[in-house]
Amino acid sequence: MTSPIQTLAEQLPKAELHMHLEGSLEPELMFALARRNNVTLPYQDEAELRQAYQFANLQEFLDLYYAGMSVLLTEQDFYDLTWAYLEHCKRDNVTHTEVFFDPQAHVERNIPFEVQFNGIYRALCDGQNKLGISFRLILSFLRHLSEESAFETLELALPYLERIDGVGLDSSEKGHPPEKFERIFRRCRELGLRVTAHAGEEGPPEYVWQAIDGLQIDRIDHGNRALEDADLTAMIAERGLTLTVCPLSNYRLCVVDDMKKHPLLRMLDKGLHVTVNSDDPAYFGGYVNDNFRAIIDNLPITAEQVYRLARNSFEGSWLDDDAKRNALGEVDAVWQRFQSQTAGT
Ligand SMILES: Nc1ncnc2[nH]cnc12
Ligand SMILES: [Zn+2]
Repeated sequence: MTSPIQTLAEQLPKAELHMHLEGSLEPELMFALARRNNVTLPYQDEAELRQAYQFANLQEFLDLYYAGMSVLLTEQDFYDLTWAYLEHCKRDNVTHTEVFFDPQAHVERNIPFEVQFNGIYRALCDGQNKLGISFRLILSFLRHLSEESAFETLELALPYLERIDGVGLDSSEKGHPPEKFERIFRRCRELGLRVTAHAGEEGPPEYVWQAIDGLQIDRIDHGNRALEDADLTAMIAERGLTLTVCPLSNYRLCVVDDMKKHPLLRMLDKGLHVTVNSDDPAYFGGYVNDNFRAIIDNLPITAEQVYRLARNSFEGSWLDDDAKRNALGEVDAVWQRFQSQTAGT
């Protein structure tokens, strides 16, 4: 049974601000690409692969995530991956998406930057034209690799920077503090790129401070552990920095041990600009609407808070002002319709 509040969540237009394209590689597509490219996977079939998706922490997930990418070889593979994700956006009423890709993970496998970029970008343009989904593209640096590798990657990306909106920082957080990437982030900001970083997913509040003060990020990916530091939490709220929170990811990576203990409502209560995102939907049990369902089923969230989360997603996006205003108008219209429908009940 779908509750009225879940229906509201489904009907609201939403932006997704934290989604790794490689993390949207569903087992069915992984096997199809493996067959197309003559890649042997160490699993019998999709069911056996899904069985392996049990993670005690971020690193256990990342090991499978990087292994899964071995099937992505051609421009068409990157196109198909991106297009499949956009079809999920359409179903979920995600009308704007800001997606990460991990070029270093493919360049390491001898897949040229150009091949990755062209496939992804062509699909995103088709998504805009055929499905009406606007987008931003974020190049994410892998923090377990060196600063030098990040600079080499930026060099490869230079011819494409007109079509890349921002940079991010992902992969193994513990032991790889944001300060390691201050110079590359400064260079990216000088080039006019937006900047975001994963911080406080597994790493301590200190890493969130570093990401804000050192990397001067425009928003924070995850940020859960910021709550352990009251001064930090207050500063994030005061600055109005957006947090891209990923409930199902947090549960599946044991950042929270019970969805009923997820801090999303506490974050909202502290005035944080929280958004709901899927992170790696193929690995964590679902897309944006599945994440809304998880919080609606497990937390005492109100309809107004669901509306607030949808608003936050556009407010925290990198859309230009006009597009943002239009999107927010559409969110408000759905909310007003919901209120008038429920007023008499
Ligand atoms: N949740 C996550 N944290 C860090 N790096 C990632 N890369 C893909 N998903 C990630
Ligand atoms: Zn992520």
